[in-house]
Amino acid sequence: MRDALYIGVMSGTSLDGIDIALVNITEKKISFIIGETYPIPDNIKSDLLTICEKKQSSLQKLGEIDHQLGELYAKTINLFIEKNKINNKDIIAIGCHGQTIFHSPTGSYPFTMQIGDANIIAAKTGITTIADFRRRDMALGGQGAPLVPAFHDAIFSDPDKNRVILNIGGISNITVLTPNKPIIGYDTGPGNVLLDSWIMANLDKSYDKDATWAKTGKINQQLLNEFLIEDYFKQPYPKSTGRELFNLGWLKQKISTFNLLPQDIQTTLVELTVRSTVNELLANQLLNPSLPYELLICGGGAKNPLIIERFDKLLPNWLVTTTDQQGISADYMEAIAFAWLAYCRINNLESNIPSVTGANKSISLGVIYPK
Ligand SMILES: Nc1ncnc2c1ncn2[C@@H]1O[C@H](COP(=O)(O)OP(=O)(O)OP(=O)(O)O)[C@@H](O)[C@H]1O
Ligand SMILES: CC(=O)N[C@H]1[C@@H]2OC[C@@H](O2)[C@@H](O)[C@@H]1O[C@H](C)C(=O)O
Repeated sequence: MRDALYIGVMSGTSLDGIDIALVNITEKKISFIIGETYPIPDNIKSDLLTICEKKQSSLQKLGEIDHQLGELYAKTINLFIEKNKINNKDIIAIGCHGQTIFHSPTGSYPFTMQIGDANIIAAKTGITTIADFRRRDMALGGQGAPLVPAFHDAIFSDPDKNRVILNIGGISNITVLTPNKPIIGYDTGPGNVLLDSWIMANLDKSYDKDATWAKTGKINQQLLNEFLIEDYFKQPYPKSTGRELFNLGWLKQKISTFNLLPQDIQTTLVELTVRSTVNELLANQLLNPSLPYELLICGGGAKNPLIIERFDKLLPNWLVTTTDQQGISADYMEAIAFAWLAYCRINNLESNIPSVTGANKSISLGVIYPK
């Protein structure tokens, strides 16, 4: 069968880099070929952080950063193509998520904003680009997120297992695949975003590599309870969230009445990431108790040994593992998923799941920007 090559590009809520994946996708098979991560220059990262967390920007600045990011995506894709000796004529399409700067799925006028002008990407790479994946789902009454559960279903569903795929990025989201039941998927709450913000505020490091700092602290149960009373955790799905809610301001307000060592707060934040998901899994009514339970973890959090250790401990009846063990890269899962979403759009295949996002019908997500 002929190769059908797609490129997926993801830069997520952590702002830790731009993930690019080359994927061969046919009706029968999805084969990940190669993935690379490229840095986001400090000036762009700090502008994005200000916009994402403080929600402040002039219209001029916003227009300019949309353009700057479009250029940055195009430049990194061209670098990726050159480095890996790919002929851009062999790529059918690029699926680029863009950078979420505001996600507000509830209220009278729900909206979600991903920037990084895809016109520029198509023009500068010479490759048809698909972007703006979330807004049509939202126009149909959906959350516009998470979108990756459809891809998880395409590759991980198993007639003999309860399988939950957990992506621990800046925000965590789960996909619950139970044989003969509707697919469920939603954001469970913070993944790494609070861990990254807290270590940055205290030790000026962008993240706690291998949980070295968190391992020196202790879980504080009262603080954990205080975290867990947040309304978001009680809301029923469909639901999605972001830095709009879970940010350093939220954390500072929660810890304001506590007098704890900073490392104890870091350890308690790890526990929040784990417990907020474990609570959902243990309460899930759709899981079939007569089938084995598997938790497949991906995203940057899959590399955090303390997170994995705590899931193992709190879910004794589950097989806890990473998606790498099941043959799909934990690092490039989302980039691969956006390559697949581009494939779906080019072939006009439905790619949202109404039981996940709450949209009133299935459609093919994304807008095509021709080369
Ligand atoms: N070795 C490690 N030890 C601990 N944490 C790690 C390690 N490697 C990565 N991480 C965490 O993973 C984060 C990046 O995760 P990822 O790339 O999945 O995020 P993202 O794509 O921005 O997220 P999202 O899914 O929210 O869009 C880093 O910011 C860091 O907190
Ligand atoms: C609005 C937005 O960008 N949401 C992201 C974010 O990062 C993780 C989680 O929150 C998920 O809802 C989503 O990303 C993945 C790619 C998704 O749509 O499945």
